[in-house]
Amino acid sequence: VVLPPPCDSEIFCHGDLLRTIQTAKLFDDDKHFVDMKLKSNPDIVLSSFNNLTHGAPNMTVPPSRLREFLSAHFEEPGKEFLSWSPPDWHDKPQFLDGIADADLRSWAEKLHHLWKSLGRKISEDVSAHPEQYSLIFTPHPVIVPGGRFRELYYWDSYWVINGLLLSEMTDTARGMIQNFLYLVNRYGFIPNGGRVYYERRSQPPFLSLMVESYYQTTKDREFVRTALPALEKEYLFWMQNRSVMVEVDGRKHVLNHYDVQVGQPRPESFTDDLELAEGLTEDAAERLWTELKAGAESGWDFSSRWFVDGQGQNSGSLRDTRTSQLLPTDLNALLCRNERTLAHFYRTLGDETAAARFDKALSARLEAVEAVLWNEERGVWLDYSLVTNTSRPAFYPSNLAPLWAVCYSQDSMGQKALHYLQASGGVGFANGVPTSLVGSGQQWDYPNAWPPLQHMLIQGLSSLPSDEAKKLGFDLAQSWIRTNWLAYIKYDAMFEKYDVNGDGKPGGGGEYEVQLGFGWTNGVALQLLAQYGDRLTSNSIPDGSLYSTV
Ligand SMILES: OC[C@H]1O[C@H](O[C@H]2O[C@H](CO)[C@@H](O)[C@H](O)[C@H]2O)[C@H](O)[C@@H](O)[C@@H]1O
Repeated sequence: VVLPPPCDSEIFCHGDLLRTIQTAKLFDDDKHFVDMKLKSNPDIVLSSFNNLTHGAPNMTVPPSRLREFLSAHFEEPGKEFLSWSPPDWHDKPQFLDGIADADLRSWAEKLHHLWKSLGRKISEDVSAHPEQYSLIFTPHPVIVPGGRFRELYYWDSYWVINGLLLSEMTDTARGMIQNFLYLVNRYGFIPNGGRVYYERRSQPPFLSLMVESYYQTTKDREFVRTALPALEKEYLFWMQNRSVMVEVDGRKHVLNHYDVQVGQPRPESFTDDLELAEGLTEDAAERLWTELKAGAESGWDFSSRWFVDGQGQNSGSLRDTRTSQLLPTDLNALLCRNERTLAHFYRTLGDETAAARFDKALSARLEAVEAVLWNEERGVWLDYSLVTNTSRPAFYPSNLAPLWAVCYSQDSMGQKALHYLQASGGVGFANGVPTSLVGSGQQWDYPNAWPPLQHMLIQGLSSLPSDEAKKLGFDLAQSWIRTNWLAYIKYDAMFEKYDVNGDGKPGGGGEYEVQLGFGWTNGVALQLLAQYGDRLTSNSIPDGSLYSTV
């Protein structure tokens, strides 16, 4: 089977030009080239490239000639944006008043200011001449993550939007959601990010939850009414293209996985993917590249969580990435929340028939999650391997995602999951909960701690009725805020991820340098400061009495 390339562009997604420039390693980061703008029509650029390589021995062109070619035909990245400051930004949104600690309050004000530097408006020229850009046009301005991430990202935007809503920037938040609705209508789903090289894979589906956050703040039913057809379309995409049937104890269940049937190396990490596949057959290399893209679709790119070795076990290395062979707890918890939210939206608008359809989907999901992902012996939800037809026992914060999504039918499961977490070895760190307990060198592994995972865990714990769970939720919030704050004091920056060791240290590992900015980090910090602002302090360390490690 010949798989499609990441997109049709013969410059940004596949072909000799892309391969020649990327393998010449003219830039530190492969994303640099694919973010450059063409100065003229792609046909002109391609024909000039053909002239350059024509007659060159083995098509090798000296780096100096390639650089000349690039400066003749391309502009530096970032030229597609207009300077833009969100017009709905204003001083002193109300939530700041609820932050008791003076240092944290003044820091929160600075974080609130950061929306101005992360705001981007796309030039109309991108809409008039899309063939000259890798950037995908969206009609409304966006808040970007920051650093090398110059464009919108799908799941990051959920925490950004929640932060914007606290900052009372409802117009900016609505515009970002409208961009996603526009993308669903154009592609049938939401691409990983706002570049053509991301257009054949998605990211964790948070759009319905974005609309829910917006509705909770504004009570704008009309907005929900206009959004619903796209929300339903996106849900269908996941059910039609990312679902599998699994049989457990003689009963069949439908659950979801990440799966990207797109070949060739990721253009933005071209040489990483090429080098990783060295020595593999053509088929094995194509297979590996689909699985890496599925890893990117999960948002966890990359992690030992997706490694499946020759025996089907959870060991190996990046080359053993088999994302599509696993049924992830967090994706299924998220879809469970999507189903509940969609039922609620339809009911709010008086469409009982459609609401009942989603009630039914939710019941089927709950049954499937409990039959396949819930592990009674360990008292928690675990990813399920389609290779071995068994649960994967390793600790990840995502094991607790059904708690966050309230995707369980018996209260006792919540309490058991709390005890699992306390004994997991994941909450014994002063600076946040690590992504796993395995130091694979990948960025979604130990010792890195990521903002969205902290937030989901804390929300899940705070939703439980027990004081013990609420206290652990608060302690984790206190540790996380302290880590972010200490790193801010030291580096004058917010990072995309942090290290659970040391005092306020950015994370590392993976295929690019840690990035500053940073959209979801700021969104999560603002949410925790709003939720626990009366109790959080800039200098306290949780007592650790609830922590126990294995
Ligand atoms: O260029 C490598 C990869 O970078 C992105 O992934 C990471 O950053 C995203 C933006 O903050 C975030 O959503 C993701 O969870 C991170 O792992 C990108 O999303 C990948 O597709 C890309 O290959």
